[in-house]
Amino acid sequence: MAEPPAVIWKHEVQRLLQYGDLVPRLEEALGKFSTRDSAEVIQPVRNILPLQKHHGFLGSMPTYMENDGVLCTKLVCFYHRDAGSALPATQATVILLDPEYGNVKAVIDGEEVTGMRTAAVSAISAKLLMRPGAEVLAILGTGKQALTHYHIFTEMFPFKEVRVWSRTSQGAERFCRSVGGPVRACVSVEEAVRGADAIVTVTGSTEPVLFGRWVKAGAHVAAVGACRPNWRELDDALMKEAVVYSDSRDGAMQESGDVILSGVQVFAELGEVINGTKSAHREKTTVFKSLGMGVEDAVAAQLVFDGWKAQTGPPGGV
Ligand SMILES: NC(=O)C1=CN([C@@H]2O[C@H](COP(=O)(O)OP(=O)(O)OC[C@H]3O[C@@H](n4cnc5c(N)ncnc54)[C@H](O)[C@@H]3O)[C@@H](O)[C@H]2O)C=CC1
Ligand SMILES: O=C(O)C1=NCCCC1
Repeated sequence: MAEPPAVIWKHEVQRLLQYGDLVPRLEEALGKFSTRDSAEVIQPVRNILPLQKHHGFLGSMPTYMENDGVLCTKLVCFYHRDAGSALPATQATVILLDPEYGNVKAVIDGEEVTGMRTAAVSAISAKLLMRPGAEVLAILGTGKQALTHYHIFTEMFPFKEVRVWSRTSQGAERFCRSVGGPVRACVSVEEAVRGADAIVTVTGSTEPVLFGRWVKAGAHVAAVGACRPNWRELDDALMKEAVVYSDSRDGAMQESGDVILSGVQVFAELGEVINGTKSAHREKTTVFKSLGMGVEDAVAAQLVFDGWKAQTGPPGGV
């Protein structure tokens, strides 16, 4: 009979998951995903169930990595929230299973996993696509993803200036106080992004907030919000000017309003750049359209579970 599942909640995940371990695992996993080798990664585009009454969606994100023996699924609810709503915009739970027996090995809080793996993949996009010598980072949005993106981008790159914009000045100022590092609150998107070398969009917006006319030629944009086919964060001018990358081409074609409604093609998946089968156009304006993939949750969950096992010892051990 299988052991009961480990239940690993937020504080434990925060302690067990480190960007130093996560980033190389994600780079490897993105590369494996883009080979489309079914022994490496099987991961369909997430299945979406609308929660119409609540303006939300339930996404299920199963992934199997046969060669690595990792079977995982994430359940994520995400919502279009009105300004001032106290309800969370995203809630997630990650379930790790034994691929041979089919039992659940661990139930893991998905909030921290989602926050960290998404920011880590955006940072990988910047590592691959941002111009060398980038000095100015702008972050649009001041929620959970803004915080994880602030931490990893300032940890991985030596920006001289970080700017942040929120719909309300209180939101931007609260964010600046909470990070405790050098960051300037801006009153408009234009003020935040003019001259920026890297721009992260992490808003709950369904309309464009970032316009191409404000974006410096050669900037890198990591676009994380707007993960529904009729939601936007970026305008057509920016999408058409940029070389567009994504985590999953199929995901982008099905879920990204910025890709679908602008009519642009995804030039490459990040994994294809990692595998060397597509070029990194660092000299051009680049957009990384992030949708979020199950394989990213799977490698993060496996790292958390390995750390948890190492601290608790073998099942039934003395
Ligand atoms: N690509 C991926 O893998 C993932 C994407 N997401 C998406 O990223 C976005 C941010 O997620 P969280 O930080 O968890 O949400 P959050 O609710 O913590 O923060 C959202 C931020 O966007 C702002 N915002 C909301 N509506 C806006 C509007 N109409 N115009 C401008 N700003 C607006 C809010 O004031 C807040 O600062 C969401 O769209 C979410 O669905 C979330 C997780 C993973
Ligand atoms: O990958 C995820 O997790 C999410 N992606 C888009 C919307 C919210 C969660």
